[in-house]
Amino acid sequence: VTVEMKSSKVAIVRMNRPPVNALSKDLMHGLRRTICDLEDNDVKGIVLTSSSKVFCAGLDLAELLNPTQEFVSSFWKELQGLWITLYSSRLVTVAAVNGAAPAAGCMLALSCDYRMMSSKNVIGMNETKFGLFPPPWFVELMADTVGRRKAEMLLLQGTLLSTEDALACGMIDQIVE
Ligand SMILES: CCCCC/C=C/C(=O)SCCNC(=O)CCNC(=O)[C@H](O)C(C)(C)COP(=O)(O)OP(=O)(O)OC[C@H]1O[C@@H](n2cnc3c(N)ncnc32)[C@H](O)[C@@H]1OP(=O)(O)O
Repeated sequence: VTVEMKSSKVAIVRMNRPPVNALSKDLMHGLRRTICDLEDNDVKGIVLTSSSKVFCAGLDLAELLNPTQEFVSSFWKELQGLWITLYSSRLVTVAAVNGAAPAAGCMLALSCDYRMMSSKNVIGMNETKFGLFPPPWFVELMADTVGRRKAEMLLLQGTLLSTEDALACGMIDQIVE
């Protein structure tokens, strides 16, 4: 994770785990630590973005291949900790979605106060496409953002929306080139 101060009050927080910013336990820990550190200083807002062409590919599936029970437990704790930290942060949080944001990548964006996204990208919770269902707090985030019925349809079908469709249903707030 890298931090660039745009002014004394606004920080650009970049996920920097090539190639796709898959959320490993370490990346989640680093993000949470970074947000907490910025909160402890006199910062007012952050822009969460990526240093590569993918915003975030979701959970690191490689780390979840044949894990031990202990690892799954600590991984999940880290994921929930990151969500709670970002969602409940005192900072103004903006997601600058500058690449694909599937699954937990979408969760990160929806946990922010405002979302801007570049065109020709995709965002959404596609877990059902590979036989999983997102945890209840992912579901609530989606329902809070786009409305319950729309969320049900998107989640059941595992839809990844284009930037334009995401704007149309309120999943993002602005298209930025
Ligand atoms: C138990 C219940 C859990 C429920 C909650 C689950 C939440 C999740 O987040 S699960 C993860 C869901 N993520 C996805 O479905 C995204 C999968 N990835 C993609 O669709 C694409 O990679 C992309 C659109 C994000 C980027 O496409 P592109 O730029 O074309 O890059 P590549 O597909 O060639 O990938 C490069 C490289 O990265 C590896 N990779 C991609 N995604 C992941 C991932 N989530 N975890 C780990 N590794 C990932 C991919 O395998 C390639 O690796 P190499 O082949 O070694 O280069």
